[in-house]
Amino acid sequence: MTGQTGFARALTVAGSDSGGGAGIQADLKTMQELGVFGMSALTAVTVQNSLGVHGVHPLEPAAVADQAEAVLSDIGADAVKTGMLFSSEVIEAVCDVLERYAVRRLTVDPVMIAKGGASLLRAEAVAAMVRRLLPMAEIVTPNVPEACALLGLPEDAIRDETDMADAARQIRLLGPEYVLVKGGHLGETEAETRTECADVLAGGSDLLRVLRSPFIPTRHTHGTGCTLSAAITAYRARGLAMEEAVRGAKDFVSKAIAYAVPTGGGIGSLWHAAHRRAE
Ligand SMILES: Nc1ncnc2c1ncn2[C@@H]1O[C@H](COP(=O)(O)OP(=O)(O)O)[C@@H](O)[C@H]1O
Ligand SMILES: Cc1ncc(COP(=O)(O)OP(=O)(O)O)c(N)n1
Repeated sequence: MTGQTGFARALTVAGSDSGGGAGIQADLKTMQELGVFGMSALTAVTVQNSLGVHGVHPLEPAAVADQAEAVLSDIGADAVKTGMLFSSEVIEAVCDVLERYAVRRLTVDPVMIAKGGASLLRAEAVAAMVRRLLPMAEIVTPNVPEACALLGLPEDAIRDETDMADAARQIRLLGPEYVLVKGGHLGETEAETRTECADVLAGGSDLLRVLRSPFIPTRHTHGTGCTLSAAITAYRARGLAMEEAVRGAKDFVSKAIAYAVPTGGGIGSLWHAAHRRAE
């Protein structure tokens, strides 16, 4: 724990984004910016840039598990997050290791589909995620389509904040202590008139909070979900209470979106050092 080592440590189990905006790259940048020593267990190499995902090269489940084992058995982690896991075999292998090390501060970002539409989780793996991973999670952070998939609902079933709150409560019944349903995708078609981005946090005994932030009118939003979940993980590694960690993470991601960089010819990426300018 932080007290024993004098510094906070966090492990991310996720895929590599060669474009640098999402995945392992976003996670490690975020952890570093928040003063946490970041470590990684790579699940897949994606061939990715601002125009989309052009290839996915998954690692063997044992190679993923071995990386996590190497980190946890020697260095340790005050908090862990999962991102792109790709297959049910990788989910099973990762859960075995997390169980063996009794990881409690676990953020699960149930990454399924990249903004360009590429699949980062096989359809068959959703069941393993629900059965094995969600019950171990301290917090799970689905966006609206991911929340629908976890609940087996049609992809347009969540339309407003009331639906988001209902979904958050239902996902809690699958086992995680907290659920944050992210609203970045709601109202995408009304971007000209949109004023805010609201996420719904449910958990604890009977906590239900709508977290609002100003909508930032930019197309350069690659890596929002990874950055938010990595920031929650970093703040939990530092020992912040969950609501405080989520609020801090939303603030961090908002600043990173406000100063996003137009990398490439497509959807540009967040600027993870933005919080330094804004301070
Ligand atoms: N244009 C935007 N302006 C402000 N906040 C945003 C914007 N887009 C997304 N967010 C915020 O970024 C975080 C990630 O949300 P979302 O984009 O829905 O996740 P994902 O990347 O997993 O699809 C949420 O806190 C959401 O409210
Ligand atoms: C390797 C990898 N992991 C996760 C994602 C998805 O990241 P996210 O933060 O949800 O951002 P978008 O892809 O939605 O912009 C990814 N693209 N690559």
